[in-house]
Amino acid sequence: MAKHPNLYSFNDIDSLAKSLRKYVLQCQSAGFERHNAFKVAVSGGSLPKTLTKALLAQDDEEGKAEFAKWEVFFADERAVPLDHEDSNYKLLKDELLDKIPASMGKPIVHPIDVQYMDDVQEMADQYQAALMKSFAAKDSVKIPIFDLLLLGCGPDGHTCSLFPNHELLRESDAWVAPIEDSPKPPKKRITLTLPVVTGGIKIAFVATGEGKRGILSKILDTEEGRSLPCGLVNEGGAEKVSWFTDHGAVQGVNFPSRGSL
Ligand SMILES: O=C1O[C@H](COP(=O)(O)O)[C@@H](O)[C@H](O)[C@H]1O
Repeated sequence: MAKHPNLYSFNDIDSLAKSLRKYVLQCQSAGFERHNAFKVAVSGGSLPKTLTKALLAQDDEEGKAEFAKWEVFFADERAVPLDHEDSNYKLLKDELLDKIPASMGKPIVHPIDVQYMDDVQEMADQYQAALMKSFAAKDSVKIPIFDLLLLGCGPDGHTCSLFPNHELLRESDAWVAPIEDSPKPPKKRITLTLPVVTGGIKIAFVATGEGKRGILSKILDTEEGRSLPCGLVNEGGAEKVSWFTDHGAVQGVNFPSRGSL
């Protein structure tokens, strides 16, 4: 029987955040068992705000985020200074990292090396080298296997900085690739490639609001949507993929959804 992604849909962001918290903490426990660390890749866009709601909520029976054992990489990053309004690092820092109370520990965070701003190929290579170091990759290790990738879904079906019909979707060697013609500004970025994304132990999309409505039904219900970047992640990741959505985003979607984990 074919294995499919899981679609969860909630009344509002608060209930979504509660479930996302439970899910991330389960992934964290699995990561701790696997290598006594939690290696996670995080996107920019609307995700960090919801993630903060999920992770900085009061402790409950699910436990809490143990940030001191987290290693955070960026699923994609824009080639801008780290304090630039377009920086995914700045977004995560402002929304989450700076708000983590000292009692919860501080994660190791891997921003891009901004000295390579004018050479995004070199920036991507350096980021890949950082991944290699962290994942202690030997020659025989084909890809870094993240415990969890937390992804967004753009209104055109893009995820990370993998855009519809772009040649980067066919990249099969590099773990991190540069893009110099991003259809969404800024043009210059780096991104994890599809094999790294689909190779993760768990992959979660967070997509909320009416702005995502049309694209979700395209991705989840149509043949055409399967070739969009998010559709390709669904196909490659199958049952490892979970979509956390609200009712606004999935209205009109036929793909079967569940209301809890
Ligand atoms: O450009 C980007 O967009 C996507 C989607 O953003 P959203 O605001 O529609 O959630 C994001 O996941 C990615 O990290 C970012 O660089």
